[in-house]
Amino acid sequence: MSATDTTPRTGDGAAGDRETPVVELRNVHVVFTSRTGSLFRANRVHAVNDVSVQVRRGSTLGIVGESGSGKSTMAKVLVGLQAPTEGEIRFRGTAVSKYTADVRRRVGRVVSVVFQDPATALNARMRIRDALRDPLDVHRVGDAASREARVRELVHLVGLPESALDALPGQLSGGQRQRVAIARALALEPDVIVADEPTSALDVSVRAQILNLLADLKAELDLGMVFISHDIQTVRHVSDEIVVMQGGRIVESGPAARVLDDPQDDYTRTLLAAAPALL
Ligand SMILES: Nc1ncnc2c1ncn2[C@@H]1O[C@H](COP(=O)(O)OP(=O)(O)OP(=O)(O)O)[C@@H](O)[C@H]1O
Repeated sequence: MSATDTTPRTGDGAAGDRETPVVELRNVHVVFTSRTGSLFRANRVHAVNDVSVQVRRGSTLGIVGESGSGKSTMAKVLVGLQAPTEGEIRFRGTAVSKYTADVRRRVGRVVSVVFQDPATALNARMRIRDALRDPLDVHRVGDAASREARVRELVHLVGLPESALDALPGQLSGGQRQRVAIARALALEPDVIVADEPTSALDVSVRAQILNLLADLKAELDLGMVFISHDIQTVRHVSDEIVVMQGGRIVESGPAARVLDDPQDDYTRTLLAAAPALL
């Protein structure tokens, strides 16, 4: 397969290769054009502007920036839900140029996403057992018995009792629901999890538990992780590398300790000065 094939290699020998990034963005731009206000004037938003990042197994990339800085758009690019307007995206070293349903499905097995609000991410009428089995059914993983076994394994992995399998999302707490959303994201054994503000909708008291769970899962499963937050102190807690975004651009990047202890950019200093004390 050449480097320009449109189909990412998923589930083959490339999975064990730690040198090749699982996902890589090269000079990616995303421009949204909408016709709001005037019939004749298009509103153009450069949501992601010349961004390059790499995500590897066993490492957490923190993305920090204020509202509107392009973090969520970048998350969508990283999980194959948003095609770049310009630039290149590579999954396991292979450039993707066409976002066909098949490519999205295959990328979805390698890179999965946890959104901010588990209440909206989970179907309110679907019991937890079915919510966890759904991705296994969709991707036809194993037989009925092995899917049931995997569902039980997933609840244990995120620290929930098996009794949670019979519950509806509304019968669980916010923290428990986010654990279910994380379990669902892990169902297909991805290489990378993209967590977009995974603790912002939760009570302060359970935020640290979810951060610790993500850190434990990363270590236990050798996951690559992208952790997105507007709160630089939350990102500090979990990241190996950090990128700071402003207006769609990366204004600073590097090892977390360096970026946080010796920030080179004024905007990073502003974010640090504005951030509340650590958790
Ligand atoms: N589908 C879209 N159509 C038009 N503009 C969009 C679209 N999605 C995002 N934008 C715009 O792109 C810019 C970046 O938005 P994005 O949601 O990526 O930022 P963010 O840093 O994640 O902010 P927040 O934390 O508020 O979600 C914003 O100006 C936003 O209004």
